Amino acid sequence: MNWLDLPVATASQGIVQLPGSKSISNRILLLAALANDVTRVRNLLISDDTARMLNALGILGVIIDTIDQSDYDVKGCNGSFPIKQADLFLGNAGTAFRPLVAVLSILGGHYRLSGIPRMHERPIADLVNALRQLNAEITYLGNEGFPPLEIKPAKIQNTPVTIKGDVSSQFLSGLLMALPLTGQTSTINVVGTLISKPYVELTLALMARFGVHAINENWQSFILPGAQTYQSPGEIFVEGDASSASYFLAAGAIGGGPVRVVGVGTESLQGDVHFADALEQMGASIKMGKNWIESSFPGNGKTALNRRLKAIELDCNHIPDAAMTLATTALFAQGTTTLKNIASWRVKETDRISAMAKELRKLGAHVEEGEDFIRITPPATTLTPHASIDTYDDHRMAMCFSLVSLGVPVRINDPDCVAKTFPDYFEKFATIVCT
Ligand SMILES: O=C(O)C1=C[C@@H](OP(=O)(O)O)[C@@H](O)[C@H](O)C1
Ligand SMILES: C=C(OP(=O)(O)O)C(=O)O
Repeated sequence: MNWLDLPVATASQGIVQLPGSKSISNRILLLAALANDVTRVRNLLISDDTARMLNALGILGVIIDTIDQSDYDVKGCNGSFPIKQADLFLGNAGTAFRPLVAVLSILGGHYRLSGIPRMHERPIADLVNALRQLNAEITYLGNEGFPPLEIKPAKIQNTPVTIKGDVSSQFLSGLLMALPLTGQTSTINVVGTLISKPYVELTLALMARFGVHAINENWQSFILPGAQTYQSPGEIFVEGDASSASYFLAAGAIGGGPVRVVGVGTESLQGDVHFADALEQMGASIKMGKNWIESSFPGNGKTALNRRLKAIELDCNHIPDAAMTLATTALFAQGTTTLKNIASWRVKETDRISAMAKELRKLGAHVEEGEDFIRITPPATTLTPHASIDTYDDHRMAMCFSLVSLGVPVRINDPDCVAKTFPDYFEKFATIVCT
């Protein structure tokens, strides 16, 4: 196995230019591919998740030209893909898999969609059940309720559709992006709780940038007026990734800072910018501009025992990804931190509640876990040095645990898993820590 030994850092300081947002990149690629004309996409995230979407769109017959390192021209196919039969491999990219299932089911054609073994353990039944109400023909090729899937041509009936939103918001996001392709007015009714709402807001905001407007009726129903087609905005810029920002902002708070991230700020479309509010609650000082966020905690740093951050109890449903960063930040806080309403962690890249609990314990923390919460009390004395942290092929596990090096030396196993969303994460992290 590959690993990375991070030496202990005595302080944090610096400026980081963030890579493009994963959630925005994959939405824009799909919407641009369905639009009426060429869209120049600037600052696209270059990572495994976006490579999976780019590759899939290429197989579906979308012409995508590279202009520069992270700038692409996507030639829109005007509401349908040229290739009607294909096998698509989507790795572990939820933001590629779920929306493509919805779009391909509605457009018609014969497709097979698969991913890495973990993708085949991530549920998709709520989306398939919704699409089947429209008469879509979808078959499970492995376990019932999970990828891989086969989609066959079907005569889509436009009828109000009901969808559950308590396992993943990506199902609703996928349906919202797909239904305008019918050309008719559509109604989506959400049953039960909808989780991760800021990601649905992001979907609606980006659809609007491509000229398609939906009416959000108090998160219970969504109406998509008919006769709307995706229109290229000409050029569109992908803002920096707010979830990726969380590691640097946490480092600023733990190590003293200031650490500034550039690429997201007060004008961001992403819910994960609210991670900064949580850090502020923990006692960090946060400054924000239109396109940057800075965190600091003057006087903090040096050792894990210099714990001046405050423990918090927080409902993290609105920031499911950045909330993981709070779990390792909690190692540097006084008292017990509780992160609540995070059941979705269990069905992401790994069972994140269980993985997080197991690895935090290696550092001497006392951790309690429940179906939908995690409670972390740091050790009374120093964190255990030289722990060997397993990352479960989960980019966020690797990035979260890099923060431990602000207290003690730590080993990160399989560090390359960060390629899912942030291939040069550790190089950037090294520039803001003083060792
Ligand atoms: O729509 C999106 O871009 C995402 C939604 C969230 O998933 P859930 O809705 O499953 O919580 C988030 O965890 C994921 O990284 C990206
Ligand atoms: C849950 C995540 O990814 P996905 O888009 O595959 O759901 C994530 O990036 O934390």
